[in-house]
This record gives sequence, structure tokens and C-alpha cells, in this order.
Amino acid sequence: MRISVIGAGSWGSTMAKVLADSGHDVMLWVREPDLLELLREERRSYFVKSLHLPSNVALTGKLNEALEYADVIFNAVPVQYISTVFGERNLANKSIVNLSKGLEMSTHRRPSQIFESFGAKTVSTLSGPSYAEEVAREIPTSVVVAAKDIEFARFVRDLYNVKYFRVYSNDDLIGVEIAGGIKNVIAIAAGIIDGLGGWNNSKAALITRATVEMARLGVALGGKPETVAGLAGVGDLIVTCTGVYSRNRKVGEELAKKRKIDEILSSMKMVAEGVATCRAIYHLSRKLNIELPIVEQVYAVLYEEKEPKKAIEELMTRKKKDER
Ligand SMILES: NC(=O)C1=CN([C@@H]2O[C@H](COP(=O)(O)OP(=O)(O)OC[C@H]3O[C@@H](n4cnc5c(N)ncnc54)[C@H](OP(=O)(O)O)[C@@H]3O)[C@@H](O)[C@H]2O)C=CC1
Ligand SMILES: O=C(CO)COP(=O)(O)O
Repeated sequence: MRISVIGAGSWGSTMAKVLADSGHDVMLWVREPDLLELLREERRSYFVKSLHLPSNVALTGKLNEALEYADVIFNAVPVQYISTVFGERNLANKSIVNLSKGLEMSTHRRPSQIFESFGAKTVSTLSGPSYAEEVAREIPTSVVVAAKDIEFARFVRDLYNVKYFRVYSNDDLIGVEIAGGIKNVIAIAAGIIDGLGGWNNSKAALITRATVEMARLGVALGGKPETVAGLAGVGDLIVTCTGVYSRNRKVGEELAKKRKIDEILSSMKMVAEGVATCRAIYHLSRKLNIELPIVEQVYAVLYEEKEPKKAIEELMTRKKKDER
């Protein structure tokens, strides 16, 4: 079948490979002309050095060409740019598989809500513990794809047909998207812990208490609590909070060295979705009157210049309470 992948960063180009390995004809849209040139010449990703594009991945710099090529469109454009990239396009006959994790900063919308507002026929989100660097090397990886219509989620699941990438289907689109958004914020906190000394006890507590915040926000928005125990929740928290590749975790490590966030971001070539998403989730939680203590402290470190050590101290000295 024909599939288009929009966005040729680490994850879009890796997904293009996995879908091509699954037997599909893939067209990959590359925004940057220099990157397109490089990909055409070398068939290797600028972002993920081990990634080689199979011959059934066609490349284009024209977004319209990619959108016309297929009715199933995979989005790997980072959340903050989805509206700009897709806003003017006709998505009426398109089924979207969103690959990005986060909430739009200005509107607090989840990726699927953005695509729905542009009139997409059906929308799903694929999420879970999946560093592009490892998927590109065909290291066994499991993820989940969620849609309101479980049949569409199963359809997307069954597009994958390779031994190294296993996809589960799920009908909790809200829960999966909220889990993916929050875990990027929590990964920043994990990086702070690493930067301050790599404290194992603190990291374990962070991951565990993050599940409470995921469930609280997810359920308040209509998601299912059990999604938190799945691949998009605990699975992705483990990989990003403990693994070596997470860009969000690296942001936290740099914050612990007292570097300013603007300086950190401008020195990075890749995207750290947790920074903008933290702002969106913070404001959304205040609007909904939901307590998310870790998100609030990451927000204060990112946007109010709070000392990371002070943020941890405030988390540790909150009012005593029952665990759940
Ligand atoms: N990397 C990973 O392992 C995984 C990433 N994800 C998610 O996938 C999404 C994409 O991340 P990833 O592929 O890693 O990104 P990268 O950090 O590898 O690359 C950045 C991407 O952002 C694009 N971009 C930058 N500025 C703009 C802009 N102004 N308008 C449109 N696009 C822009 C770049 O396009 P260009 O190169 O043309 O500038 C490039 O595709 C994120 O939501 C991330 O959380 C999910 C699972 C795994
Ligand atoms: O989402 C990811 C792995 O599942 C990648 O995380 P980072 O964006 O923090 O690198």
C-alpha cells in the first residue's frame, strides 16, 4: 500500500524505513532543501547515523506531492509545528497516524485534536518506548497505536509487518496522547536528577509518582487510568528517564548545570518536545484545577528560573499524604 510520512527528522525517517520494510511504498516529505539533497545522495539520515533508507522510500520536498501520494498519512512533524505545516491543506479524505508527542503550547490541544480540526477523516496516535536510534538498528521494540475507533487502530497496527517492531492497538486515544506528552516533561526532571548526581532512589520515585500525574490529567480529560500502566505510559517513562538517547532528559542534565533553557535549546539540533509541552500542561492543569506537582516544578525550573535543587526540596517537603 502507499503511505506518506511527513517530516524527516529522526522519527519520521525511521518510521519510513519500518513501513518500507513492512512492504509498503513510502513517500517521505523533507522540509529542509539541504537535508533533502543529503538524503537523496546518501540515503542515510542526518539525525540517526545508523539509518539507511530502503529503495522503496521515495523522497520529496513538496508537501502537496506527499499528501496526494497516499490516503494514509503518518505525521512526524513536532507538535508545535503541526498547525503551520498542515493548516492550509485539505485532509478530508486522509487517515492520519500521528507520531509526535506533546500538546500544542498556545491551545493545549493534543495532536489528534489538531488534525481533527483540519477535517482529517480518521486520526490515531502511535506512541511508546521507541528511540529512533534503536529502531533504526532493528532492535526489538514494542509500541501502541490508539484511535477512538478501535478498528482504525487495528488497521494501523496491521500495517506493520516486521519482526523488530511490534504494535499493539488501543482505543484510548486521549490517555495515550496525554501519557506521551507528560513523559517528555518527566524526562526533563529525570535529566535534572542525573545532572545533580544520578540518584537512583530519586529517579525511581520520580517515575512512580509521574504515573499518578499521568492518570490524574488523562482521566480528567476522558482517558482511561489503565493506559498509564501500558507502553505509552510506564513503558515510555522507563525508556526516556533511564535511557541514553532522550533529548528531553539531556535538557534536564544541562539545566542541572545551571545553563539557561534558551541557550540549551539553541545548542541542540533536535527537538525536545517536553519544554513547550510543559507550559501547555501546566496551564491546562491550572485551568482544570488539577494538581501536578512534578510538572509544576519542571515548569518553575524552565520558565521561572527556579534552582533545580530548590524544586526537588519543595517536592520532598509537600504536605504529607496517603500514597493514592
Ligand atoms: N526521535 C525519537 O526517537 C522519537 C521521537 N518521537 C517524536 O517524534 C516527533 C518528531 O521528533 P524527531 O523526529 O525526533 O525530531 P528531530 O529532533 O530528529 O528533528 C527535528 C524535526 O523537527 C522539524 N522541524 C524543525 N523546525 C520545524 C519547523 N519550523 N516546521 C516544521 N518542522 C520543523 C525538522 O524538520 P527539518 O529537518 O526539515 O528542519 C525535523 O523533522 C517528536 O514529537 C518526538 O517527540 C517519538 C518517538 C521516538
Ligand atoms: O519519545 C522518545 C522515545 O520513546 C524519545 O524521547 P526524546 O524526545 O526525549 O528523545
